[in-house]
Amino acid sequence: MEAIATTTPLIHSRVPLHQDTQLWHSHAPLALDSGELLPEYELAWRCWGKLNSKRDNAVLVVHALSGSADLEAWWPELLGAGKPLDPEHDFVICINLLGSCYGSSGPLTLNPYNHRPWRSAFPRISVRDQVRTQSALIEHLGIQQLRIIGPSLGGMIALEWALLKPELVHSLTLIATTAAHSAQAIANSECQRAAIRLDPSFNNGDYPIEQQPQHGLALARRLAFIGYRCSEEFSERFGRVGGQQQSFSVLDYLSHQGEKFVRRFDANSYIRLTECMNSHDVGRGRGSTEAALQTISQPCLVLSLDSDQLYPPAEQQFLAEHLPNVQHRVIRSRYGHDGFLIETEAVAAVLTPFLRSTETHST
Ligand SMILES: CC(=O)SCCNC(=O)CCNC(=O)[C@H](O)C(C)(C)COP(=O)(O)OP(=O)(O)OC[C@H]1O[C@@H](n2cnc3c(N)ncnc32)[C@H](O)[C@@H]1OP(=O)(O)O
Ligand SMILES: N[C@@H](CCO)C(=O)O
Repeated sequence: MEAIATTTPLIHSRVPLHQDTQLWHSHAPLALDSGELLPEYELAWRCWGKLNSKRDNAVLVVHALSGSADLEAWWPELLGAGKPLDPEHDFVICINLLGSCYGSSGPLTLNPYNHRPWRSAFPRISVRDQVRTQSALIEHLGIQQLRIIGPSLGGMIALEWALLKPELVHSLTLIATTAAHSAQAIANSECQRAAIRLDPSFNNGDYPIEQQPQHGLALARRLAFIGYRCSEEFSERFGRVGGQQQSFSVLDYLSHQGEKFVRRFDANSYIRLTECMNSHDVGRGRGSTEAALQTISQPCLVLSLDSDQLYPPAEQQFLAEHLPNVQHRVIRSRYGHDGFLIETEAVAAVLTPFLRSTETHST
């Protein structure tokens, strides 16, 4: 094996990171579920509030597919004084996922073996690998107890936290998520990755950083967006009305979402993180999905959006049937899966009492 450089990677993000973003560098190699070894890695993270002397007032929010550590940008209604995540009370932390493109190690950062961006050579990562990296940072910070909140992919990672590091997990809030990535979700995400691969600019993932396969990535986002929202909303909002650019207004809307996404996300990261979701099955190597869930004794709040087509309420009902210590709430929403980002008042109404009831600290 060649000597490994320990310089800070030069390329972190397609958009500027918030000035308060911190970078933590692990020099310990990470053995990945794929069998590959990540020689070292960095995690970008942000925090709000103060860790108390017992180090037990931490709340970890794990973001979804295209999120970042900048929780105040993507869930502003939930974070702040008097809100469910209250920095005057809690130490709130959010970590950019490994393989993403908002500061943590991923396809845009430098491969320490050759000092060039990893691009397609960045290894495949599993949901369990995400927990291994996050828990290394949490242990580095000396945190003793965590209440974990995860929407979507974040909820998958939260579940694995409880299975891999139960001693650190005090409670879980699992939003619009699932115990195992379904056949339908796997099929949908493969079509999205195929859209990227079919773009001639993709070049097997080794495109110049400034010339990513924008048509393929935009199409992947358009395909994904159909599953993030729902039929009722699309009918009410767009109906069959003609668009300004295309024959139907709904098509203009999807194109707009695709074009916006290309400006902020990276195609190789998209591939690695959607593959990461495919790895998710809490039952893998543990007898069965049901058996794994039954070992999670911490208090769990499971939240569903009734119009979620991606992780339909039946999948959270399954969680509720097999988690031993659980409350299950269903939020009525016309916004589908993305309702977790939009129905913030309804999320807050359920989240606040649950978080307060599972506090371990006195101040
Ligand atoms: C949770 C995590 O971990 S992080 C990742 C979360 N963030 C994202 O997913 C970012 C992508 N954004 C979104 O998905 C959405 O904006 C949400 C979910 C955050 C909010 O949803 P909504 O408030 O319903 O926004 P909506 O879906 O209507 O999108 C509005 C955009 O569509 C555009 N739009 C609306 N109708 C049309 C139309 N007919 N034609 C073209 N564009 C249209 C608007 O102009 C607006 O554009 P802008 O965002 O550039 O200002
Ligand atoms: N809009 C969300 C949906 C995935 O859960 C995202 O882009 O991360």
